[in-house]
Amino acid sequence: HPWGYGDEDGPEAWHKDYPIAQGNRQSPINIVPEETMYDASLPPIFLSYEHCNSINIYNNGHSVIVEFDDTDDRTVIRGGPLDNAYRLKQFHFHWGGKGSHGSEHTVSGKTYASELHLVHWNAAKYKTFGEAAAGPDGLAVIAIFLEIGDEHRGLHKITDALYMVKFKGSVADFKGFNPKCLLPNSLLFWTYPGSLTTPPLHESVTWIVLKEPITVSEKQMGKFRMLLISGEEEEERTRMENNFRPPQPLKGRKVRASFD
Ligand SMILES: NS(=O)(=O)c1ccco1
Ligand SMILES: [Zn+2]
Repeated sequence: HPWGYGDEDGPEAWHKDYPIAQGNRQSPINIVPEETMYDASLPPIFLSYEHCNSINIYNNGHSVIVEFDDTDDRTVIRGGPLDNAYRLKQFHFHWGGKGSHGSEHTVSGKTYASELHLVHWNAAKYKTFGEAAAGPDGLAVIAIFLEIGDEHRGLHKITDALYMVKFKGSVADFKGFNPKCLLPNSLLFWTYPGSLTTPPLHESVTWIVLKEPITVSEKQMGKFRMLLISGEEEEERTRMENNFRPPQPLKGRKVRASFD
């Protein structure tokens, strides 16, 4: 199942191996604020990331991923649209080749330079991440937009580690990083039922998209674009960029807003 973001193996071809790509709750989507529903009953999102413990940073050939120890409930999110605590499993990014495209979700058609996904799973209901990833309420992903501007001090630890995972399949120690430092000031959000944005595209994600972007520098973004999708031993050296899926049909879904 070699999928990617190229012309032959990209998002337009995924449905051949993953028919759910044409399903009724696919992600990402274009969020049109004036068509969202303000839901005053939505509680705020709570991130309990105090005892946060990243383990490693990893290049899987599609993105760069920071993985966490999810053997207990020490790093969880609660509230918002969620019925219980969801455990942080990993976070990763999607980005463009230059300028300000590269995000997966868009807002009234506006694209951002990148999008950070904090992936959590419903450990109260499912025994493993894999099982949760296949269940309708198994995952909760917080999406944060990145726009180009001043450098982001919290992102330096990540961009300074990317050289260690240049090649597909490379992994490096990356302990003690707390992604709380990557959050914007406001936790106002939109939420809707969707899917993974990469194969296997399971329709198991409650999306929580933060309204406020964070700002990163062009130099910091450039370091993501030096990552390769090819392995160390491969002849071909292909840069990892434009690893985003375009917005998918809403198919009647309602997008709720936590703010008016
Ligand atoms: N891009 S995402 O957060 O929907 C995801 C997580 C795991 C696979 O795809
Ligand atoms: Zn993602």
